[in-house]
Amino acid sequence: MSATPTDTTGTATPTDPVLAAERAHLGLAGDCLTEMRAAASAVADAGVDAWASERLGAARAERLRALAADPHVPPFFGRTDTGTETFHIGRRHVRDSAGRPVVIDWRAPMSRPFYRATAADPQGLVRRRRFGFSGGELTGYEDELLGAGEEGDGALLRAEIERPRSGPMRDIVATIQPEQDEIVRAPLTESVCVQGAPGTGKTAVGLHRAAYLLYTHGGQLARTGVLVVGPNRAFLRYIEQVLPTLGEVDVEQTTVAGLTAHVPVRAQDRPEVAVVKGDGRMAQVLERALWGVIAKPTDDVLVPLAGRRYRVPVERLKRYVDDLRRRGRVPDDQQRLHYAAGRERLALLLAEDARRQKEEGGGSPDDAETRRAARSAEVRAFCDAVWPARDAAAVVAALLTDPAVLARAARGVLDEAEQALLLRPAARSVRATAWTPADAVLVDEAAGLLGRTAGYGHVVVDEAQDLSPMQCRAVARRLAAGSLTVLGDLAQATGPWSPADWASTLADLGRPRTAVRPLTRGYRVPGEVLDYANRLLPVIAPGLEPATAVRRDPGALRVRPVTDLAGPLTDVVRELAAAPGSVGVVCADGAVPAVVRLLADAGLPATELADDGSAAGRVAVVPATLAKGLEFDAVVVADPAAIVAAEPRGINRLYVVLTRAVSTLVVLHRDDLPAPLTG
Ligand SMILES: Nc1ncnc2c1ncn2[C@@H]1O[C@H](COP(=O)(O)OP(=O)(O)OP(=O)(O)O)[C@@H](O)[C@H]1O
Repeated sequence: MSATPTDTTGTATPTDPVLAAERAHLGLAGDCLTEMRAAASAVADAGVDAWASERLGAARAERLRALAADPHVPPFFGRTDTGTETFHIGRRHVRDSAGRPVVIDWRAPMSRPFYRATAADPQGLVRRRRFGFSGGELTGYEDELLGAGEEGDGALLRAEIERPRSGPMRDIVATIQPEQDEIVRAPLTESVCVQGAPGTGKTAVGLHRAAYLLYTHGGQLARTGVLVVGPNRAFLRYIEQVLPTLGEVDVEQTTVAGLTAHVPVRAQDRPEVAVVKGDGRMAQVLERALWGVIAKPTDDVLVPLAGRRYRVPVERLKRYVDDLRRRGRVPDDQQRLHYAAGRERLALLLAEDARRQKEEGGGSPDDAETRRAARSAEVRAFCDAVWPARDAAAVVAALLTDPAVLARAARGVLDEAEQALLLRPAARSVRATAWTPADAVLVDEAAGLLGRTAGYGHVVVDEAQDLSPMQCRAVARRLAAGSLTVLGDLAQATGPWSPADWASTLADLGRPRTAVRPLTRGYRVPGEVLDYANRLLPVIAPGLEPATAVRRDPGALRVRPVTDLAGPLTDVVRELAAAPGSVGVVCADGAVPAVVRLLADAGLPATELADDGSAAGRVAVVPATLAKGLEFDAVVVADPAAIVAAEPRGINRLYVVLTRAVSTLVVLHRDDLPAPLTG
C-alpha cells in the first residue's frame, strides 16, 4: 500500500489535499446525478399518442427508479489511474451536462482492470484507489501503486465484510475479488456452475453476474428476461434488495415452488414418497401417462366442408396421428410438438385433407371454411376419442390415485414398491386434492408436456445442490435457448438426492457440458470458525477442497459444554445483542417455539424467522432448515446434536449452520458433539 494518510479503517486526516479533491469530485458526481434525475423526469412526451405516452412514462419511471435506487449510496467507490487517464468507478454511469463521464459504471469494460489488476499483472494501471465512506461521507482512501509492484493489504475488504449487518444482503461492487469477477463477467453464451464453499460469495457473484449481463446485453435480455431461483422465501427476502441497489429492478426472483405454483399446495409428502416423486424417472412416467391415452383411429371420418362431407380414410388418419406423435417425442422442448398443439394440429390435418379433396374436385374453399371444418362436431368428436384434451393437474391426479393408470405408465420404470408409495386415495375432485410441493413439480412437468413453457435469456439458480431431478427439469424448462448460472456447494446438500458431483444436476438442468468453477476463498466466516466446520468435511464430502478464510479472529469461536441450555443461552444472547449487528439463534426446527419463549421470558426481543418472507428482528430464532444461504454477525448454535438427529443428512445441516457467522460463533452443546468436532 502506498504512503497515504490512511489508517487501516480508511480514515484520512481532514487536511489531506487528495481527500479534498476526491470530496470535490464526489460533490460534482452528486450534482450531475441530480441533474440527470431532473432531465429524466422532464423528458417531454407531448405530441405522441396515448400508447407511446404510456410507454415513455414507463421507461422514464424505470430510469428514475434506477437513478434513485438509493440516494445514500455514494456515486463511486474506487478509481483507476493509467498514468494518462483517471476513471472513478461507481454503481452506474454519471455524466456532466456536456456528456463527459464523471463516473464509469462498474460493469463497463473500462472498469475491468479495477477488479482484475494485480501487482504482477497491472493491466495498464499505475494506481488503484479504493474509498472508505462513513454515513455517506468520504472519510478515507487506500492506494495501491500497482505500477510500482505494490498491492493493498485488504483492510477495506475486511472492514466491508465486518460492517455490522442490519437486515438484507448488501451488494459487493466495491470489493469484488478477481476470482469472483471472472465468473461475474463470463460471456452470456457461457453457462457456469460455481462449486463454492460456505461464504465464498456464490450468491453475491450470481446476483452481480445477473446485473452485469443485463448491462452488457440489455436489449436482448430485456426481451427474454432474467430469472433468479432461490431455495425459499426467507432467502429471497434476504437477497431481494441486491439487484435493485445495483439499478436492476426487472429481474424475477422466485423459488421452484413459485415457478411451479399451478396448484395450491396444502400437504407434505413423507420423505420416502417425496424421493420417488422427485426422481427423474417420473418424467418418463408422466410422458407415458399423457401420451399413452392417444388411441389408434378405428374408422373413417366424414369431415363437413362448405356444405359437403369428405371421407378421410382410417389409414390416413393413422398416419396423421403417428406423424404427430413422433414430433411429440423430439427431445428439444423448443422444437417439440406439445400435446395440446398436437391435438389442434390433428383437427387441422383432417380439415386440410377435406380441403384438398374439394380442390381436387375443382372447388376452392377459403381459409375460414377450412378452420370451420377443423372445429366441426365430427372432427371434435374424432379428436376427443383419439387425442383427448387433457389438463395437467388431472393427469397427475389420475396417475397418483388410479392404480391401473399408474401401472400402465410406470411399467418397467418404477418397481411395485415405488408405485405403492405414489398411490393415495382419490379426492372428491381434482380441485379438492391436497397437493404437495413434489406434486406441484409433477403438475409443472405435465404442463410442460401439454404446452411450451416460456423461457428466460438467463437463469441463476442458487443452492442448486438441493434440487431434485424433477425440480431441475422445471428450471431447465425456463431456460429456452438461454444460459445458466448454477450456484451451490455439494457439502451443504441436505436433500435426499445429494449428488456426489455436479454431472447429474447439470444434465437434469439441461446443460450437461457446463464447466464447474470452484471458489475456495471464504469471505464470510473467520478462519477459526471455518477450520472448525471444515472438520466435518471428510465425513460429508470427502472429495471437496476445504475453503480458506481471508481473515482470522482469535475470539471468533466459542464452543461451550452446558448441562442445561436455558441459562447459558439467554446469557449469551443478551451479551451478543448488546453489540451492533444481527444475531441468529439456530436450533433444530422442533425446538424453535421453546427457544422463542425462553428468550421472550428473559426480556430479549427475539422473533422467529419464518418461510413466509416476513422480516425477522435483530435477534432471529432460526429453524436449522431455514439457515441455508443466510448469515448473521453473531450466531448461537443451540444443541447441535438435536440438529444432527433431526434428519437423515443432519450432519450436512450442521455444517451449514456452523458457517453462518460473520464475526462470532457460539456453540452450546451437552457434551454430545459429533465425533469430528470433539477433541
Ligand atoms: N468480494 C467481496 N467483498 C465483500 N464481501 C464479500 C465479498 N464476497 C463475499 N462477500 C460477503 O461474504 C458473505 C458471503 O457471501 P455469499 O452469501 O454470497 O456466499 P455463499 O458462497 O453464497 O455462501 P453460502 O454457501 O454459505 O450460502 C456475504 O456477506 C458477502 O457480502
